[in-house]
Amino acid sequence: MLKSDALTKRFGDRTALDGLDLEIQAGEVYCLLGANGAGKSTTIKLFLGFLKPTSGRALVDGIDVVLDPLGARRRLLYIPELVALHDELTGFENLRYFATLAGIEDASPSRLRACLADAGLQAAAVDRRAATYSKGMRQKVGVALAIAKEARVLLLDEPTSGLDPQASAEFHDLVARRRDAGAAVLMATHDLFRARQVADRIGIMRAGRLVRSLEAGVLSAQQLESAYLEAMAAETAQVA
Ligand SMILES: Nc1ncnc2c1ncn2[C@@H]1O[C@H](COP(=O)(O)OP(=O)(O)OP(=O)(O)O)[C@@H](O)[C@H]1O
Repeated sequence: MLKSDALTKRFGDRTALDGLDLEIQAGEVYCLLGANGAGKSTTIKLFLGFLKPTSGRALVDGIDVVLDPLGARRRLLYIPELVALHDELTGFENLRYFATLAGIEDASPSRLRACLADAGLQAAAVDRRAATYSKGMRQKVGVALAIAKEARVLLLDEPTSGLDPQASAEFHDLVARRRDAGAAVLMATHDLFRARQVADRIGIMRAGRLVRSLEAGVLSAQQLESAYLEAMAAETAQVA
């Protein structure tokens, strides 16, 4: 569902992403871990078509993002660190607005309200202005859009940073439900604990390269932390 072939991005003489080969199937969650500047957001922006690769290809459901950006984007839903809502609109009005922009066919009020409920937004909040929303509530509107769009691919860039543990757990449950509904999910995160819980596979990036790819199911929390720290220590050794 998501595939990259030798995907590379340079900014001047800085290589942000170096020859990434990645494949994520429908019904799979892949978490990308790595220090600040490792290339996680660059990877996501290349799949979104926000950046153009220097070389290599990013494919969404077999569609080359550079050749058919709109076709690729129709299948995607992107949730950034903070979902940007129009503060003067309610949660429902925001969802209706974004659903219209996304060209969603069935954007009837009853369906959109059902999507907000599925995403766990409290009924009392649905018709309240987004200015009053917590970060967790904003992220739920993003998930509601994914549900309404029946997005086959979710690209999540640190979607739970700054969320309290309960809101983070709720968000990861929603991600798991999208996965169980058949979505392919690529999530950049710094949260090793949640990554291990929600991911099927975990990739560790360092300086633009995918240096480890691990099956999450067979790893203890301690093994994942050790693998991560080893990857980071190798970087420190290289730099020193
Ligand atoms: N638009 C840009 N122009 C120049 N350099 C950039 C640009 N975007 C990213 N970079 C560089 O590319 C590298 C990878 O950045 P990226 O944002 O992908 O890292 P990241 O793993 O997402 O980090 P973080 O955890 O801080 O979000 C960094 O060295 C960064 O400075």
